[in-house]
Amino acid sequence: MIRVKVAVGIILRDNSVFVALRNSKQHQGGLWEFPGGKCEASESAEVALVRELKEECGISITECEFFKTISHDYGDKSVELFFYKVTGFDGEPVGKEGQEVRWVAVSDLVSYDFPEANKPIVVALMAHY
Ligand SMILES: Nc1nc2c([nH]c(=O)n2[C@@H]2O[C@H](COP(=O)(O)OP(=O)(O)OP(=O)(O)O)[C@@H](O)[C@H]2O)c(=O)[nH]1
Ligand SMILES: [Mg+2]
Repeated sequence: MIRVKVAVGIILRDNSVFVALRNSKQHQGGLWEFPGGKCEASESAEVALVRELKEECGISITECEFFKTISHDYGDKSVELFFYKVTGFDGEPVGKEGQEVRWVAVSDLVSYDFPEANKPIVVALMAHY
């Protein structure tokens, strides 16, 4: 099965994180996500992260830190997700592609439905905030 490499940004400010609702037509649609997307051929995860957050949220990253890698097989698709904590950025994040977005207190993340691969990330974040 093909495995896609994905760069994902956990955009943090104070004790809140910026989340977006995946369109119903997308893979894992109707679930909340941390913004990000597929790395292009021979593109590093960090370069893809900067590009995707600009495209999807309109921000320019000024400070980020690698957090965790998660590999997950959804059955129809296998993903390798590179999660980064984004702690500095220029601009105010919005849903540039029309997606519903929200700042959510990290302690409230448990109330949001994320794709299966994100579950260990949500648990790890909640343990630290
Ligand atoms: N962006 C993002 N993708 C995630 C997360 N968790 C997770 O399993 N994924 C999976 O990662 C894969 C790629 O993400 P994506 O659909 O955002 O890719 P993209 O922005 O390049 O989208 P496109 O295909 O519309 O161009 C999808 O299969 C998606 O289900 C997450 O928190 N954020
Ligand atoms: Mg995306």
